[in-house]
Amino acid sequence: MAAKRVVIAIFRRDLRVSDNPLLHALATQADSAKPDYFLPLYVFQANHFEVSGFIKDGSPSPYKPARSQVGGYFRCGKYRAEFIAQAVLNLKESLESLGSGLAVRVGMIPEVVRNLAHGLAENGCKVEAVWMTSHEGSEEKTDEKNVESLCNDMGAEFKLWVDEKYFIDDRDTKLKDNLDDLPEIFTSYRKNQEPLRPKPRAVLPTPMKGDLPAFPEISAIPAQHAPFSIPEDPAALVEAVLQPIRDFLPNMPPFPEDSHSVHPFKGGEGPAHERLKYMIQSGIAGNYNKTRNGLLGVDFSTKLSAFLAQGCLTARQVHHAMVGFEDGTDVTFKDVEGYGQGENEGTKSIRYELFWRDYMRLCHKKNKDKLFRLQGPQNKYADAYANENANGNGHAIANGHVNVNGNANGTAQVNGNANGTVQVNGNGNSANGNGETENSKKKVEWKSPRKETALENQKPDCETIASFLERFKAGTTGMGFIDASQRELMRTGYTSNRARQNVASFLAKHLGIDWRYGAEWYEMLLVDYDVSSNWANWQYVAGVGNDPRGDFRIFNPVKQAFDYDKNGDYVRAWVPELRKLERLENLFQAWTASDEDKESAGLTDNIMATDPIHKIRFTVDVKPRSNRSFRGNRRARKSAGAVGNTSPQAPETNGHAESNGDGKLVNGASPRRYGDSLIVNGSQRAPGRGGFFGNGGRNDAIGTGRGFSGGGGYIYSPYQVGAQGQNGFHYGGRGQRGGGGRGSGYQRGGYRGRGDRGRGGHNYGDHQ
Ligand SMILES: Cc1cc2nc3c(=O)[nH]c(=O)nc-3n(C[C@H](O)[C@H](O)[C@H](O)COP(=O)(O)OP(=O)(O)OC[C@H]3O[C@@H](n4cnc5c(N)ncnc54)[C@H](O)[C@@H]3O)c2cc1C
Repeated sequence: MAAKRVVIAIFRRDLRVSDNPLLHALATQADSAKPDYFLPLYVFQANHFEVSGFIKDGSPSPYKPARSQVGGYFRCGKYRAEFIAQAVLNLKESLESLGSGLAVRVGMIPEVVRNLAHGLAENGCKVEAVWMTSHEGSEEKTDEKNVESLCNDMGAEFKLWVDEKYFIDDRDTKLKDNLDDLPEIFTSYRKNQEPLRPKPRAVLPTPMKGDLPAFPEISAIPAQHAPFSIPEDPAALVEAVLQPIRDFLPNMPPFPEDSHSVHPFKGGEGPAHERLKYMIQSGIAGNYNKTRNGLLGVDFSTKLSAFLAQGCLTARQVHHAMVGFEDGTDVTFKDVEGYGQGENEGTKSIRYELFWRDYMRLCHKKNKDKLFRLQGPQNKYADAYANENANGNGHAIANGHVNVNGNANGTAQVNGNANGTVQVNGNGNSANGNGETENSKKKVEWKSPRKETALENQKPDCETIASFLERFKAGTTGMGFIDASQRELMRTGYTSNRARQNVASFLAKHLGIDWRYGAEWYEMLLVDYDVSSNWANWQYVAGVGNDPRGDFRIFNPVKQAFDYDKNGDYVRAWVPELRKLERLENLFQAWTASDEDKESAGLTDNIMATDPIHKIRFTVDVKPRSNRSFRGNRRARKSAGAVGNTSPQAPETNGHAESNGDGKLVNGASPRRYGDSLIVNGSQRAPGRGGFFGNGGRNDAIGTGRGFSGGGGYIYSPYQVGAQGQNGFHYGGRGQRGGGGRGSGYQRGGYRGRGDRGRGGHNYGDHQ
């Protein structure tokens, strides 16, 4: 008798039956072409999950623990593990309701497929083909290659399906395989592709019961290979996944009283569609642009990310559900405000975000493993180095802990993105304006907690950085907003996009620590972890990503807290030790509380209050409100001047600088094109990037005549206020004031720049 023909389909991040190209193809095949059996398969991969919970007899696991490369953290913590286990069970139920089933296994994909093929062969079945959907990621690609070569050995067909989970399918972007055409800046890409709304492909129909070929006889399917076994009972399966990681974080603080997760969702296609429907019915979608930056509350953003990450839902399903509401074609939404009135600002913004997601994946596809590289895909600090060698005049990007000793004399400037520990020192005169620099040939250094990877003479030393990192992870840095987010993440597996941006910026820019520790920490903890979205976002915020303007994005977590946690509810929710602090500035940085307030709040021995790992001087009442030029008030200057060196001659503001709201900085008498410029160099203009401020050049306000003002300055709060109509603003903040021709000194604590609000400032408006 001829062997029965079997097609195996490996599910990875496609945990759904609807809008599934692979199932659709199989269901619509001519009967004559259909295989005898169809075997859907999900593997809990030993390189991603801790799989020892599937061993019942106490044998050792044959696999290495699944740990991250830099920090050695679990690759998949309990929130995502549970979510995935639920989604797998949900998929199994859905397939069963279609008359099929799902084999669940543990191990590495190629070996599981080999074992299945051997066992099936012993039971009169021949694996005719193995299908899987292509995913980004080198591990995923390795699996694909290994399964393909296994198929070659077995004489089976291998079919790799295009991943269709994206908002706009690759086949419709016109980039095709030529990712060299992918713009480095998201906005440019989006503009290239607009209008977005007509672009997504149609959703594919869900197979009907009986459309799929039969599931093989259970007796014909070989059992899980030893020493593992797969529990039949769903609850036991979830327990097997969770058991080794149940206490994955020792010393986890108790769940704060009266706080709640904003991500209470179970994994699976069913819950994904419930959420999608609710999102439109409740008006979340229509108001998304107004509420998306909320920090506390389930409904402040869509909370679809985890479903999208595991493929429980596709982006085009989200799009089509919104189209049903916008066009008035889905009566489920007939009572919702805006029904039948076309795309509104809320639904449009959701499309933008889904397109961001696509973009992150395309960056990954283009840059491949460079996504995990410390210096980023462009290795741009090496470029800066080369550049600076070439002309010595100001392409230096000083980040983190590099001193750029620029020699600025009126026509030369050093533009640096300097954070707290950076100094940009003017070195006096230079005849030709090409500042020869002393240290500027250094590449950027990231601080490491490990001696093997730290640079010699790293400051602070490795032990200190290790302790900073521990406190960063535990949420005890003393920076209220950061600590709240880290604890929320640790306790729930979710934290908002606004908080993520601040956390990433804090680690990379304020602390200058190797950002990959943060990315891996997120990989472990995020319920919605997605390799492309996580790593590309981290690179982006760390300033080494695809977008070359990344250096200029520094979030001031105190300013951000004032803007987005207006009453301090978020910090109080997740950092209960601080709840008794009444003043917001104390809540956001406990060290600023008076001794008396510390005492009455019970914080006299709390390191968040007594020994914060980073301090930001921030005064509340100088927040610029209009896009007119303004002069930082005395208090502001005094306060800013007090940062760092408490220089009595806290520099004046940027004198005549003003922003006209149009991206122009008028600096002294000479107007300077600013909005998009990286370097404004005397009379030169160098187009570059938004988000940089300073560069008084020879016309700086206090008339040094030389040097630069704030060029390398610490950019305070380059934050997006797109919703309010600006592309961002920055304060001159605690920058450096280049000594320029005044000799060597620099004056930290700088000035509070004036008039810096306006459309031309920091260009982050398009992001998130
Ligand atoms: C450092 C950092 C790490 C991140 N890691 C991840 C990650 O591992 N997985 C992940 O899905 N998102 C990640 N994001 C993006 C974003 O924070 C989350 O997608 C969002 O917070 C999820 O909540 P939501 O579904 O309510 O989003 P919404 O605001 O409702 O957005 C709708 C959808 O758009 C997509 N989206 C929104 N913003 C982004 C973005 N910046 N990049 C990519 N997609 C976006 C998501 O799929 C999201 O579900 C990260 C962002 C940062 C700054």
